[in-house]
Amino acid sequence: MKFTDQLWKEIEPIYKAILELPFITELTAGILPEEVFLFYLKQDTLYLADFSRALSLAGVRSQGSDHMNSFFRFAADVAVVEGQLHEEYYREYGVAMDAEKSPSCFAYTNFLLSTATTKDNVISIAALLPCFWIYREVGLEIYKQASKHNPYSDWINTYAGEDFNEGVNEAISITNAVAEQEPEYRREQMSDAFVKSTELEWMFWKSAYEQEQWPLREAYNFKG
Ligand SMILES: Cc1ncc(CO)c(N)n1
Repeated sequence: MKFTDQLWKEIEPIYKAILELPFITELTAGILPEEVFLFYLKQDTLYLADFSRALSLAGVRSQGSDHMNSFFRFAADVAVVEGQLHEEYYREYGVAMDAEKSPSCFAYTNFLLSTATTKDNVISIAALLPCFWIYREVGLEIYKQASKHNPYSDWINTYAGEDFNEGVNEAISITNAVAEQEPEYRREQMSDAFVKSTELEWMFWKSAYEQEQWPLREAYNFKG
């Protein structure tokens, strides 16, 4: 069994829980409130900037130019392709990107960046994989069931599309290639990082649906 098959087995219950989140079921049905989608989109803009940074760091720290080039390309694609998708929605809805990171977004991006800077690069690679893989699986699942006139179809098509799929396959194959060179204890650390990122994916969607705020802001009028 491939290392990544083992990884997916580990997170299967979390993946199922993601599919049951109201954010996902309502997005699929096209009835997710616009306000919630916009909250998500703004958080995701903030997320993607750091995701792109963490991908670049994985590139810098990779052995060999193949993996280096892949990570740099991922970093650039995230910034450009997904950035454009967000920009189009902001234009369509006539809103500005004016958010600060929610606690869950903060937790996720800090996990990726601290892993990318203080842990072995293979652990960082494993931490980055759910960002690709979960989105593809969720994207395909939503695509299969999505209502015809869905206001979020551009978002759905991006993650269910062939370009995204190719990047995901590449990230999976890199993870298997680097894991093969590692001792068992390191593969366990990779697995822990993979599970942690998947949990954070679940939290990210849940927190977007709830429009999560910093708990003390309103009571004390703090500025973040
Ligand atoms: C939170 C999150 N994870 C993964 C992706 C896919 O790039 C995304 N756009 N947002």
